[in-house]
Amino acid sequence: MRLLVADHPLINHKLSVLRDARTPSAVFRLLVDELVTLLAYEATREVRTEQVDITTPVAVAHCRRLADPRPIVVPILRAGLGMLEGMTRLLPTAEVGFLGMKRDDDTLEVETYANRLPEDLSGRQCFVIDPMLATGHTLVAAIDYLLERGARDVTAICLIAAPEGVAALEAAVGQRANVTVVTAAVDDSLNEHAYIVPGLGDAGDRLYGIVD
Ligand SMILES: O=P(O)(O)OC[C@H]1O[C@H](OP(=O)(O)OP(=O)(O)O)[C@H](O)[C@@H]1O
Ligand SMILES: O=c1cc[nH]c(=O)[nH]1
Ligand SMILES: [Mg+2]
Repeated sequence: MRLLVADHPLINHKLSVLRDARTPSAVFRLLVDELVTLLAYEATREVRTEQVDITTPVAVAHCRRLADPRPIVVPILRAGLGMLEGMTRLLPTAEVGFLGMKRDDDTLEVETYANRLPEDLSGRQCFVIDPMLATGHTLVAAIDYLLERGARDVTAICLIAAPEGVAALEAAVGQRANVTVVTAAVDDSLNEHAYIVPGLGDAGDRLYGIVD
């Protein structure tokens, strides 16, 4: 498994505002959108392209364009939904599959309440988007769904990861596929409630308000 921490002054600045407990939801949503576009630029460095000849007003240019089959973007609801528009802005031809997953606050196990993915993902490049990689339970379960459907090339884009989650992901899926994690930061640890420290709190709640 590859871990890529995108260290860029603009990413670091936006992340500092995102972390601030005083940042209101509207600004938080805007920053998530901007951050994912910057991270997606790194994460798509190896997106498959093909040769194409384009006739400019002057001559034929030998160019490269995105190749088929199209990549698939998979936001993990709820919080991953806040990253979808920023991602598809960069990859407008990508298909979008959805996973609705919720971590149980007490057991930390993951419940999947929605699964809308193509049956066959063989040969597809998959980009999973979820702002927080904490214990890793959610991302491991999400990547398992993709591998069951034949995917072998998965990039997860997170805003903040915990070392515990990175290790859990490596142990669970690192050998079974070409998995890359792109994140803006790897934080210190998890607290007793498995929240990332210092983190930014509950990403879903900060994007959409508290529902439970
Ligand atoms: O690595 P883990 O320990 O599994 O935790 C990470 C998950 O927790 C958050 O979602 P949450 O379960 O709070 O659902 P939400 O997006 O609906 O708020 C986050 O968006 C991840 O999906
Ligand atoms: O810190 C955390 C951990 C899990 N989910 C979040 O939204 N934040
Ligand atoms: Mg949440």
